Order: sequence, then C-alpha cells, then structure tokens
Amino acid sequence: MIEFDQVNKTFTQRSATGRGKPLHALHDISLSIDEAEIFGVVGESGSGKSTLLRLINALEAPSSGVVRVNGVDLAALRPAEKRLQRRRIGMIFQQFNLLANKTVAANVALPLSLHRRRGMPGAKGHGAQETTGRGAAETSGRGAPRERALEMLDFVNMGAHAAKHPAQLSGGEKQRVAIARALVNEPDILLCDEPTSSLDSQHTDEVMATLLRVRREMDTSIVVVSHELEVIRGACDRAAILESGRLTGVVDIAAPEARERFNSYSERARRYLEGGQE
Ligand SMILES: Nc1ncnc2c1ncn2[C@@H]1O[C@H](COP(=O)(O)OP(=O)(O)OP(=O)(O)O)[C@@H](O)[C@H]1O
Repeated sequence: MIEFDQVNKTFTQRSATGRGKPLHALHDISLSIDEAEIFGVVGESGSGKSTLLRLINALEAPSSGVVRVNGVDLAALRPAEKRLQRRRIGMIFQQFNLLANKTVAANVALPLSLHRRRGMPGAKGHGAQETTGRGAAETSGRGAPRERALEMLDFVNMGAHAAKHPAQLSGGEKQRVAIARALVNEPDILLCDEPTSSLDSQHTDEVMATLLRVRREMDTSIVVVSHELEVIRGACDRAAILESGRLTGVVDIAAPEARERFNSYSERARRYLEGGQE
C-alpha cells in the first residue's frame, strides 16, 4: 500500500554566506507498508524519520526513487491531484495542534468544513496541516460535519467532552481528539509523528489502545514515528530502524529472532539517549 523504491532525499543547507551544501537526509530507502499494518519508524534525532513521513503525504518529494501510495507514484500527480491524495492521509503530532479557540467538536469537524468550503470532490481524507485553520469558519454545530465529528469523538471515547475547549483536556485526551480529527474523513493512512512523546505512561497506553482499535475497526494503515521503543514494541507489527538516513533494518516485532535484533538496536539507542553517545 505504501512503497518506497530506492528513495533518496537530499536537502540543500545554506551557510551564512548563502552557499549551498547538500545534506543527504535519506539514502536508498526501499520498504513497503501493508494495508492495516501498524508500522514503526525509530531512529535518533536527525536520522530522517520526519522526512520519511513527509514523503508519504507528499509534503516532500524524493530527490530520486519513487514513493507510491496505493500504487500511485506521488511525484507524477498534478498539484490538485496531490491535494486530493493528501486528504486520504490523516496525521497527528506530538503537540496535538488543536485550535484553542474552538470546541472539541468544532476541532474534529474542521477538516470536513474546510473540505466543503473548498468544494472538493470525494469524501475521503485530509491533511492535518490544513486544520491549522487560517480563515476557516467555526463550525456552527449544525448539519453533517458536527454529527460526523460526534461519531468520531464517541469512537475515541471523548463524546462527553465535545463542548469543552482543548485547554480543559489532559494531554492524552487532546491526542485522542486529534486522532478523531485525523480520522473524520476516513483516511486510508494515519501518520503519527511522536504521538505519545509528551504524555505520561497511562495516557500513552490510552492513545496506543486507540490506535490499535483504529487499525482493527477501520483497516487503516498506521505509521508511527517514535523514539519511545516501548511504544514501538507494544503497538507495531514491524519497525524500520533509521540510522543517519539509512535503513539498517526492518524488524518483525513479533518474531523472536527479529526481536533480538530490535533489542540490540534498543540497547544502543538507549545508551545513546542516556549517555549522549553510542
Ligand atoms: N527542509 C529542510 N531543509 C534542510 N535540511 C532539512 C530539512 N528538513 C530536514 N532536514 C535535515 O534532514 C535531516 C533529517 O531530518 P528529520 O527531521 O527527517 O530527522 P528526524 O529523525 O525526524 O529528527 P527528530 O527526531 O529530531 O525530529 C536532518 O539533518 C535535518 O536537519
């Protein structure tokens, strides 16, 4: 469903004098992520995790190689097609990105309202980036978007909080609202960028249980970028290990021999994170 075929991504880093230097963020990445799979991506800071996510929703284009989603080469899409494709992908972030001045229900309904206002064809998906909401009208609480938002809030067990504002919620509750918002357009894929990094362990468990339910009941493919190895171990079917932009392994979390490989990476990562060196 998501395929990376020999993907390279190089950025140009400009020095103070304006001279450009290439920075190879991803080298020769080939991997595929199945339908309804929960796929983890781990790696140290700067290893290319976010770049990999941004390639999946076409916010970045590969410098070479091909990224395909449902068989479609994203680089071959025209801008309008790319926007539609992006609407089939939901995204959640470490900092939730909810709008403080809107109710929980209005936050969740926002992608639907934006979709309607722009008169976009097709019912599926949205890019969470668009929910930052510049110029978007507050949903009035009437009509289909609100009903759909309430359904999604029930799905993440947040129905009772629909009339509250984000500031009245815990971090875990905010993330569950963000999940409801990301799913309101029934995306095929949910991208999660450090979804539990600012949560305590109880709220982490609640969010991960919600993601497991999303996969089970909606058949959504979920890609989870996280530096929290327990989260990857607890929720993912497989995980890619990125080291300095290179894919050094794709580990089947359930397989004993693969688990050993992941544990050995985890040990190195833990030593790095704790001691600042490998
Ligand atoms: N738009 C950009 N322009 C220039 N360099 C970039 C750009 N985006 C990312 N990079 C560089 O590419 C490399 C990979 O960045 P990326 O954000 O993908 O890493 P990451 O693993 O997600 O890091 P972190 O865990 O700190 O978020 C880094 O060296 C980063 O500085």
